[in-house]
Order: sequence, then structure tokens, then C-alpha cells
Amino acid sequence: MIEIQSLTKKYVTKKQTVIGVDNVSITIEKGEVYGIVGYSGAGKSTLLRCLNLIEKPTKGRVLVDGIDLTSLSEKQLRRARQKIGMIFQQFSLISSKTVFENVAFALKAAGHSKPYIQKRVLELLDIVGLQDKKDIYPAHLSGGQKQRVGIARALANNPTVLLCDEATSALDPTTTKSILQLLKKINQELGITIVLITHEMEVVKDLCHRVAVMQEGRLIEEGPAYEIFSNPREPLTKQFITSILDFDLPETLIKESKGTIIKIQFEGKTAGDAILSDTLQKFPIKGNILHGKIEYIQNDPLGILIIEFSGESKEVAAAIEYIKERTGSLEVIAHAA
Ligand SMILES: Nc1ncnc2c1ncn2[C@@H]1O[C@H](COP(=O)(O)OP(=O)(O)OP(=O)(O)O)[C@@H](O)[C@H]1O
Repeated sequence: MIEIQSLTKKYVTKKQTVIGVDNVSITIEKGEVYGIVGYSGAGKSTLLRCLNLIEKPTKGRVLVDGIDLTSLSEKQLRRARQKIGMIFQQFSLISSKTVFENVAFALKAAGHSKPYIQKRVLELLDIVGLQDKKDIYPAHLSGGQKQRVGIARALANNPTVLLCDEATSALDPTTTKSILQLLKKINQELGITIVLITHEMEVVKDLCHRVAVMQEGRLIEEGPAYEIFSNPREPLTKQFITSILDFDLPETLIKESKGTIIKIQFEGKTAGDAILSDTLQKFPIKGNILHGKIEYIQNDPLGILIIEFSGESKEVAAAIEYIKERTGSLEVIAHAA
């Protein structure tokens, strides 16, 4: 378990004081994948770097499995850090070392014997699917392969926590998917807690159990990923999820519509229900689907449907009420002219 308690990080220079992280408290459970999102400058990297004390907090505490990292000596901290792996957007591999040597480096630093290192590196390369690349230099690897080496190196000393600093931001969408799959496997099969920062909600959608939203150093919203996607409270959170779920109808379509246009959000089990066909059977109205989309937040469906209803206004109103009672939310976008 990771406990971030009232953490503040200020950067003080002669000219000014910049607050990187402003009084943030978060508890991350063991085995969880926890996402931190926010725009550039929100304080995500600073917060992540405070978790292994690469960055020293100005105030507050960071406890990993009950140990207060801020109270440790340098020597104790080096030891504690071995249990906190980290991967980076730009991979941070040593270009003059082969894949094998890059991974072995972390094990040598921890003082392991040669035979153990030999065995452990091959084991790690097997986990990340790169055994056949062990004698290759980083320059000859693709971005995805470089990140796999980064992951193998981060896992070398059997960490309990893996910190991911925009781990897929430099990768194309297909490679991103495969790295996210690998991180999911590492979380599920090795039970490693993952804390990741990202500005991509796709990453959160695929991987994160819980998510925090940061703005100007502060934590403005936090909760289970499904709740954040289905019921965002803060305007910034709404902006973030729009990229995944929302859909704006063209203005002309709304203007020219002769019916009532509604947007329905389906949550959880109701997403699969035949609410629309029920409604159309029950009420003498016509329904024209203008847009529909279902996203899976991990394994749970969340959908939106935009429909134009036409018919007698009393019947349309009754149909809307009927749907409201059965779904997560309903919004009337345009009334019948
Ligand atoms: N070493 C530093 N010295 C001074 N100010 C810093 C330093 N590192 C970060 N900051 C400032 O702290 C604030 C938060 O930066 P941080 O890099 O944590 O944000 P971020 O959300 O990770 O952004 P990005 O996605 O661009 O990396 C910014 O205002 C930044 O300018």
C-alpha cells in the first residue's frame, strides 16, 4: 500500500517559488493500477518522482508498505528504492550496452552474483517477450521493444510497486496497446501495484482501477475509473473523458431535426438491455438512432446513444420518462420544433 500524506513540493529559486504539488493526499491499495491524469504542468511528474523520493517533498510523507520513505537515511532509501521500479517516456536505456547488459545493470547494482544475474535476466526477458533480442543494442530496437527492456529492468529486483512516467506517450497506438497489455499482465500475474501518469484517457480506460485528476498541483477529483468516466464532477475531468465517450452532433442536424433529440448514457448492466426497443414497442413514436457507442472501462460497459424521437409530444414525453427511470442519465439535446 502507498500512502501519500499532505504532500507539497515547492521549487524555490532566487526569482520565484513554483508549487509543483500542492497538499496532495492519496492512498493506493496493494495490487491496484492507479492513474494520475492532468494537462502539462499539472504536477503529475513531480508527484510521481516524490513517490520514490527522486524528488524530495517540501512537506508531507510518503509511506510504502508502512515505511515512511521521508524518514530514511540515504542508504536505507537506496534499499527501499529497489522495491520501487520505474519506467520512463524516453525509455532511458544505456546505448552502449546490449539488452541483456541493460537489464543486468540493475541486478549488478543490487549486488547479485553472476550466475543469479544470468538466470534472472533471461527470466525477465522472457516475461517481456524479448529473449531473442538479448544481444542487440538499443539503437536497433523499436520504441515498443525499448520500453519492454525498460520494463524488464524495472522488474529486475522484484519490486512491489512500478511507477510509469508517460510510459506509452512516445509510442504509436498499436504499440501502446501491446505495452498496456504487458503492464496488465505484470499487475495481474505478479501482483505489482502500478502507479502511472498520463494525459491519455485511453490508457486509463484500458488499465486503471482508480484515477486521480490533477490541476495546478492540486488533486481535484479522485475515484474508481468507472465512476470518473460515467459521472465526472469537475469541468476538467469532463473535458478529459470527452475524448473517449462523448460525441457532438453537427449543428445542422440539430437545427434541421423535426423531432426531439435525446442523449442516453447506459451504465453497467443496463448498457446491454434492450431499453430502446422496449420503449418503441410501448409508445406509439418513431425512433431514429443518430449515434451510438459503447466503451468498456476495463470490463464494464459504458455507452451513449443519441436518438431522435418523433410523434405526439405527450407520447414522446412519456417515453423519455420511461427511459429516464431505467438508465444512468438522459439529456434532451433538442426539442421538437
Ligand atoms: N525542477 C524544477 N524546477 C522548477 N520548477 C519545476 C521543476 N520541475 C517541475 N517544475 C514546475 O512544477 C510544475 C509541475 O510540473 P510537472 O512536470 O510535475 O507537471 P506535469 O503534469 O508532469 O507536466 P508534463 O506532463 O508536461 O510533464 C510546473 O509548473 C513546472 O514548471
